[in-house]
Formats: sequence, structure tokens, C-alpha cells
Amino acid sequence: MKQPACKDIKITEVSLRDGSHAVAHQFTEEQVRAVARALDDAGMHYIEVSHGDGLGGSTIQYGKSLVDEMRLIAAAVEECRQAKIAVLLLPGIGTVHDLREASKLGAKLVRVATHATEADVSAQHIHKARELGMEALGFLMMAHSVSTEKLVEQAKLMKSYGAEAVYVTDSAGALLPHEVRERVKALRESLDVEVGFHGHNNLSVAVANTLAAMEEGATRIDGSVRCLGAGAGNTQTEVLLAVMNRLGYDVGIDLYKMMDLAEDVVGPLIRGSQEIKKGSLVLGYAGVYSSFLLHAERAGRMYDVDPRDILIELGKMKVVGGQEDMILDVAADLSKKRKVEATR
Ligand SMILES: C[C@H](O)CC(=O)C(=O)O
Ligand SMILES: [Mn+2]
Repeated sequence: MKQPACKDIKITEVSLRDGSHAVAHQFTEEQVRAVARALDDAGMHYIEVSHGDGLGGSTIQYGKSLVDEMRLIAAAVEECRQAKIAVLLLPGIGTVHDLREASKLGAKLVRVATHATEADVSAQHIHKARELGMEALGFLMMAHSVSTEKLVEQAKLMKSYGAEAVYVTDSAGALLPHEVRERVKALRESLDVEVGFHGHNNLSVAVANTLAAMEEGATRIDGSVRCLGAGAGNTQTEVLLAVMNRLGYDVGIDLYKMMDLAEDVVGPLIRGSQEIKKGSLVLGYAGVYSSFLLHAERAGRMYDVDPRDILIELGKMKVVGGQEDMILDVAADLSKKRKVEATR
């Protein structure tokens, strides 16, 4: 296996951001403090804290946060002795004002996230982050939905705005290892910035995908403890670290402490379960944005429609993040169609 030098691999723990989707954005300050403190103590490199849809995501459209994310960011910063706090920002949801606030509170890194074809909207926020002295990384979401050539073109745009790394973001958990490999390899060959990988486990291949990404030279790697993330969650951080140790990667994170915090600190926060069930499986199968799952389940209950039918339809429509309002439209249409068919 080709291995990047261990010191080059940086892990970003996303359970306090992607996991926000899984708890309908209801993290308390105490929960964030406890998770951040334990991750910091285990030696985690970066801890991402934001609303699930990034800074400014607390809205009716995306789901209101229980606690203002700036308070959560400040609390996480206070708890960390060595880990750096990261934030996510989707231009159009988060603003330059939000970025400035997060930076003032001590956030050191921002991932500016756009749909895989919309990198041009990231310019202002990447520039601003660099001006504020933050690390600024690009995050190309729904990377399964575009060709590798398109992804390279969009990554080059982010790089030209000042992004220090660009992520292949498998938002739908739809990519298979050979597809991850192809994308990461192409980015590595065409860009002289770091490449990252953010996976979702909807098809149960997030760890395999992450290993494929690392083999191709990805050095910015995401995970969430106990898979606490949207859909079936992300690459399970503590499992990934165990596998990496077996392969001889040592990134300086204490595996036993990660296992302990997974059971004792993150475990109690999990509502339901993060195992792959029919809803999350369909996300990966149909290529739908993982954070749509809870919205589709809610719409399914409202309109008495199987959430899988809603997700399959959304997949066919190639709906992207930010189009959450379409979920209700699709559910209403499916319900109407069914009633018409019943009267025939
Ligand atoms: C806003 C999304 O939840 C970002 C993300 O984690 C993904 O696309 O995956
Ligand atoms: Mn995600």
C-alpha cells in the first residue's frame, strides 16, 4: 500500500457538525463541551463544530438549532488544549459576518462547501478566511454526481481562490472504492494542494473508501465517532484509526481513549441508531444528500408516503443541498398520484 507520511495525515472529527443532522441540531452546550474535551484529550487534530448545514444553518428550512452555534464554538474552543476548532460554511447559508464571528471566537479552519459544480461561489469566503488568518479548505459536495474531469475543474477554481486543500465529499455515501480512488488520484495529479476525503457510510464502504483515498494520497481525512453523522453517518473515526494502526499509520491519536469516548461520551448522544437501515441504504443507492434522510422521513409521515419512494424520486431529480423544500413537494406529489391511481 502506498502510504503518505503519517505526520502528513490530519483527521477532522465531524460528529459535532455532521452529527448535528443526526440529532436534528439539538446539541446542548454541555454535550459539545464533553465531546470536545474528550477528543482533545485523545489527541484529535481538528474538531468541526457548526450547525449540520454549516454556519447560519439554523433556519426553518434546515432545522433550528437548540443552542446558538457561536456559543457551541466558543465552548469547544474553551475545552481544547491542542485540537483546533474547525467550522463549515456553505456560501448563501453562512455569511462573511458568520465567518468573522467564528474566527473571533477561536475557530482556526473553515471548510467552504459548495455543490460539486458550483465552486465559483466559494471565492469570497475562501479569500475572507485567508485574510482572517484561518486555514481555508474547499469541500466539493455530492462528488459522486459529476465526472472526474468536472471535479478537477471545480477543485482548480477553489485552489485559485486560495484553498489549501480540496475535499472529495461523498455527501450521499454513494461512491465505491474504485470511484473514490479515481477522483482522488485525478485531483492529486492536477493540483498542488492537499486532497481530502469526507465519506458517508450508507453503503457500508466508508472505511474502505477512506483507505482508497489515503492510498491515492489524500491527507485530510474526516470521520465521526460512532458514525454520528447524517444518514448512516460518516467513516467511523475510532474504527478508521484502528485500521490505520494495523496498516502502520500512526497519527498520534490515542486509540483506547477514542474507543472509551465513543462508548461513554458520544454513545449517550445517539438517538435511534446509526446502523444502516432502509432509509440510509436508499440514500447511498439513489445518490441522495445524506442530510435529507430525516426530512424525507418527516415528509413521509406527513403525507403517508414511503420515505424510500421520496428519496428515489429526489435521486432521479438530482436534487442538491439547499433544495430541502423539494422534499415536501415530492412527498405531496407522490401522495396525490397515489390517490388518483386509487380512484381509477
Ligand atoms: C452540509 C452538508 O451536510 C455537508 C456535508 O457534510 C456533506 O455534504 O456530506
Ligand atoms: Mn457529510
